[in-house]
Amino acid sequence: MNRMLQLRLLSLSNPQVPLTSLFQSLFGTHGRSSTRVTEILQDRVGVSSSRKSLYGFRTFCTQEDLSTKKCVPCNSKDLQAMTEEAANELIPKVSGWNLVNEDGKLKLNRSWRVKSFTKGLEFFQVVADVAEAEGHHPDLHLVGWNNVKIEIWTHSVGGLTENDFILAAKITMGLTCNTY
Ligand SMILES: C[C@H](O)[C@H](O)[C@H]1CNC2=NC(N)=NC(=O)C2=N1
Repeated sequence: MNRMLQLRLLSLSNPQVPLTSLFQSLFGTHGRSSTRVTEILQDRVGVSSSRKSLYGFRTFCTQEDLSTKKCVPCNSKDLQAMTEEAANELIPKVSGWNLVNEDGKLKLNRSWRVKSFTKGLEFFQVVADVAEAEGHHPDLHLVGWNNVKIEIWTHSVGGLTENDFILAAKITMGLTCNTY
């Protein structure tokens, strides 16, 4: 069994044991500091910094989990913008993406430098395919021929919804196996 899965199961069954201790028992520290171990956990396992206990269990939601979810229609009547606190809870689960507040409007953004203008357009095509499949779309910027920036927010509510984090996770997964 995958050791990361073992770690999750061990943590669920031993919520009182610090996760870093479980991680070290499974993976060893290999000289890593406990700070580094915590960083790995937050990056790989999506462990929230504050212990969100549901019956004492840590809630796990990794980037992969978000990328398996489906965006809901943005014109859903009960869709509303999330608070900055909620957005700060989710941002660790979309590694590489930034949470920004532009004049009170929360957005996600991420920038890349691509090898050429045409690589930038190929990059956008991958992103467009993901967005079309989700019915949820980012704002795309290609500036100075090789600087790419993607901004994601839910226009219908003027802020962030879970759709935006799902799209960010799917875009990241969609781009992972390509180089631009
Ligand atoms: C009907 C539906 O609301 C619109 O077609 C979709 C399209 N894609 C969208 N994308 C984003 N980011 N925000 C929206 O509000 C939105 N609305």
